Amino acid sequence: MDTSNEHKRLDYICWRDYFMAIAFLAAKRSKDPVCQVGACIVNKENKIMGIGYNGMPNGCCDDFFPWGKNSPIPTETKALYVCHAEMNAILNKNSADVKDCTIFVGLFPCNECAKIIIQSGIREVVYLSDEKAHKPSYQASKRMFDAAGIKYWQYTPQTDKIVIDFKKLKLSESPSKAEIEKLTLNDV
Ligand SMILES: O=c1ccn([C@H]2C[C@H](O)[C@@H](COP(=O)(O)O)O2)c(=O)[nH]1
Ligand SMILES: [Zn+2]
Repeated sequence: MDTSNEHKRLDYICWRDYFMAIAFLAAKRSKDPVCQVGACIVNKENKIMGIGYNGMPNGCCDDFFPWGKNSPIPTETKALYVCHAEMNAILNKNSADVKDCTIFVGLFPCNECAKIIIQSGIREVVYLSDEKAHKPSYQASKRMFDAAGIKYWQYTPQTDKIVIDFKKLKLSESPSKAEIEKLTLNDV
């Protein structure tokens, strides 16, 4: 590795790792105790068009709506309320539409998200986990994507792990006032 600082860094992350990592960072915002999902929509110019994670709808307090799915009360189940990551990413878009875009998701989309993805004009789905592939609703997604000509494929990141260590980064924060004065005096 070149450590001279005279040439460009070579250990930067590639675009796909970057977008997938953003999807996972967004998932960190999820309050779901079991499954946190994030999604990042990107256009052909590698510009981010929308980000989302699974959460309760606006105005539906995270503390009062159910996060479980085993309650004897039929209405006390998260599935009735949670907005899925893909839907949130599409609705949060910062452009007129997401036509021809790619969506990066931590988890392969369910059938409800698949419908929304198709209708939004997204053409490609890049996912990391396919852990629910055995469930009919996820098989339905693949059936719909195949019929609609949406490309979908499981991503293998190039980087094993991406760490953001705020504590370590803080060590290189701007110098204190005393340090600045010392530096200035030494410069004169
Ligand atoms: O396409 C999907 C599928 C699921 N999710 C979210 C919805 C829920 O909050 C969890 C799934 O919880 P389980 O306990 O595993 O049923 O994942 C999503 O955002 N997008
Ligand atoms: Zn879904």
